Amino acid sequence: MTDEHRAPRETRAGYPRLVPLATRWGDNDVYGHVNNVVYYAFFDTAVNGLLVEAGALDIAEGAVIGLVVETGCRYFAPVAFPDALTAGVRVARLGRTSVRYEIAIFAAGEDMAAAQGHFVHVYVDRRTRRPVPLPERLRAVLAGLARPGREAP
Ligand SMILES: CC(C)(COP(=O)(O)OP(=O)(O)OC[C@H]1O[C@@H](n2cnc3c(N)ncnc32)[C@H](O)[C@@H]1OP(=O)(O)O)[C@@H](O)C(=O)NCCC(=O)NCCSC(=O)c1cc(O)c2ccccc2c1O
Repeated sequence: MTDEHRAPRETRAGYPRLVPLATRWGDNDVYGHVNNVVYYAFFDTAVNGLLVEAGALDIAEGAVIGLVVETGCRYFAPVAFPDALTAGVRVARLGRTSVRYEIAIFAAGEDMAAAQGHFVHVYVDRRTRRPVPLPERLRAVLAGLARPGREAP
């Protein structure tokens, strides 16, 4: 793919929320860096952690749950345990039942993203697993996570 088709590498200023992320010994693979699949766990941890903290998501007993329907990531620079990382989180699209998150991973002291990606959650009824409108409290929290300088998604 040519450069013009690639999203630009992001900086911390592009994200309304910055969430600290610890690395663990087991995040490193045999090449001594955090393995690509671990970044997806970082995304889940950062997004769901801030939703739980904001009282917008009850993972254990809530009537609705978010299911991931799409995800992707680009990797620019390696990170490794024991780095102290930061995740930048923003909401790029807020639909009726779905939300698109964009997340970047920053190494300590670095302003350019080491990796950046996205995922889409579709909210479903916990029992039927069919899409349902985003609950009001969740929608209000997500609306506050627009890219800085942009209108609510
Ligand atoms: C999730 C599904 C039941 C959705 O069913 P369906 O595909 O029929 O939905 P619709 O076509 O009606 O669309 C609804 C809604 O989604 C948008 N959408 C769908 N696909 C995409 C896409 N690829 N990209 C963007 N948007 C998409 C569509 O536009 C509609 O949006 P509106 O906003 O306009 O309403 C069904 O797809 C399904 O069951 N899929 C399998 C899901 C799955 O197994 N995922 C992997 C495991 S889930 C997971 O990893 C996970 C992660 C977490 O972070 C969690 C956190 C907390 C709790 C649980 C978690 C969790 O399980």
